[in-house]
Amino acid sequence: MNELSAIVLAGGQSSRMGQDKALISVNGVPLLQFVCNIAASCANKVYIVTPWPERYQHLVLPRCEFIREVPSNSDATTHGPLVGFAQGLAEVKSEWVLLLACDLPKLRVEVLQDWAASLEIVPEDAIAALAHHAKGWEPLCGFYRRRCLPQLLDFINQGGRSFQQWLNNHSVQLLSLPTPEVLFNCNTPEDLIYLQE
Ligand SMILES: Nc1nc2c(ncn2[C@@H]2O[C@H](COP(=O)(O)OP(=O)(O)OP(=O)(O)O)[C@@H](O)[C@H]2O)c(=O)[nH]1
Ligand SMILES: [Mg+2]
Repeated sequence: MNELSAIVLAGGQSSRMGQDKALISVNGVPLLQFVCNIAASCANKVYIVTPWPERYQHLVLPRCEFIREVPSNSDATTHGPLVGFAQGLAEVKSEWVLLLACDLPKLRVEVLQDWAASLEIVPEDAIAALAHHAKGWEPLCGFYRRRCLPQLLDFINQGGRSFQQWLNNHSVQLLSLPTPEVLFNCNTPEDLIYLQE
C-alpha cells in the first residue's frame, strides 16, 4: 500500500450524549484528537469533515485538514454521515480512503494497519472493505475505494441516507476483527462511565 488518505467525521448532533462527543476527553485526550492521530499513523493525509471547524481549532491535529461541510438546503444543521463522507471523498486523491467516526475510543493503530496492508488483495469489484457486526456492516471504521463516489452521489441524489442500504447494493470485502471492542462506540453518558471504570 503506497498511499492512503483518511476521512474523520465530526458533524453529528451528539443528541444521545448531550454534548459534542468530538470534544469529550477519554484518558485526557479529546476523542476527535485521539481518532485523528490514529488516522494520521495509517494515512498520509487526514481530512476532518465537519460543519464547524472553528470548534476544533485548539486541538493538536498534525497532518489533518478541515473540510467544511456544506449544509443541504432542506436541513441547515446536519444531513448525516453518508453526505459528510461524500463531501470528504470528493477531495481524496488516493485509491483507498479510511473512513472513521470520531467516537471510537478503543481504536487501535495495529488493527487499522493490518487492514490497510490487506487492501492490495481486495478484489477489483469491491467498493469497500469493512468489518461486520450483529446489525450489518460497520461503515464508520473501514476502507472505501475513491471510485465509489459517483455511485454514492447517485444514491444520495435519489434520497438515500443509509450506509447499510447503499452497501447492500454493492460488493464489499469482509475484514476480520480481532476483538469487537475495537469498534466500541461512545454514544451515551453511560458509555463514558463504562470507559472510565
Ligand atoms: N460530517 C458529519 N458527520 C456526521 C454527521 N452526522 C453524524 N456524523 C458523524 O458520524 C459519526 C457517527 O455518528 P453518531 O454516533 O450517530 O453520532 P451523532 O449523530 O452525533 O449522535 P446522535 O445524535 O446521538 O445519534 C460521528 O463521528 C458523527 O460526528 C453529519 O451530518 N456530518
Ligand atoms: Mg456513534
